Amino acid sequence: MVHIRVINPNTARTMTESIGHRARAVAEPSTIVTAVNPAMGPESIESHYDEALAVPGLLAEIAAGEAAGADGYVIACFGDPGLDAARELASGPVVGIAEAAMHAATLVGRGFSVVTTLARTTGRTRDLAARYGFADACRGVHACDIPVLELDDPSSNARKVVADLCASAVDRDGCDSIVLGCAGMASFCTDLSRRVGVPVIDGVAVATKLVESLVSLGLRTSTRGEFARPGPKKYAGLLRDFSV
Ligand SMILES: NC(=O)NC1=NC(=O)NC1=O
Repeated sequence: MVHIRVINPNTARTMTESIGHRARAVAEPSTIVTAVNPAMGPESIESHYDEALAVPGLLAEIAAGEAAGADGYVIACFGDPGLDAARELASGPVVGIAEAAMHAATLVGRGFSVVTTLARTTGRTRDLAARYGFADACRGVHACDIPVLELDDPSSNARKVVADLCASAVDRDGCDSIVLGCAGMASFCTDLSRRVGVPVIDGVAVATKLVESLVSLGLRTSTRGEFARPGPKKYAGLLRDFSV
């Protein structure tokens, strides 16, 4: 039996529940999915500042997962915040939803485009595509300019706005697939795939299945080199409890 801890790094409980629902929908019946979010940090992650302030809470959830015996982790935010630091704490695999979605996109087509939330996050998306080796495969990054916490607000008309943006991205970029650039769009995926006519990829689902597969293959984070556990050290002030 595989136990996956799916971490929403922001503190919006409603998003955590939606993310958990999406992960359970694709996981094997025998897999235990625990969806959590930190008690501290930003209510949504839409800037570098938000992302930086989300990492301590994320790492606290990784530490809690280690204590609870989690076999692997999903970081369910499209900026993949704290991914490398999380890998230093986790014994099992840690997969970010951007990393997972981009890899999946390159397995079903040559080029993909990303449809994300605020325009100010598009640079981070391009940085991640480059980091993961997909600078050429990423044909475009388009922002719907709907704030993360308004995606599930019917008055934002987010589903139609995102669907129209996906369709125009296919036309303009000539991409073979679309990657959804926010965990808050996960519930849109199935409907969008039907409407847009190309694979629409949600990183929550892909990351969940990737972690499940890695664990079932007995693959854990390598602790020999870069992702070895951090050495003993004092952390002052608000972070005093983060000594490992
Ligand atoms: N591009 C994004 O806005 N990503 C996200 N912000 C969040 O709070 N969760 C996400 O997935």
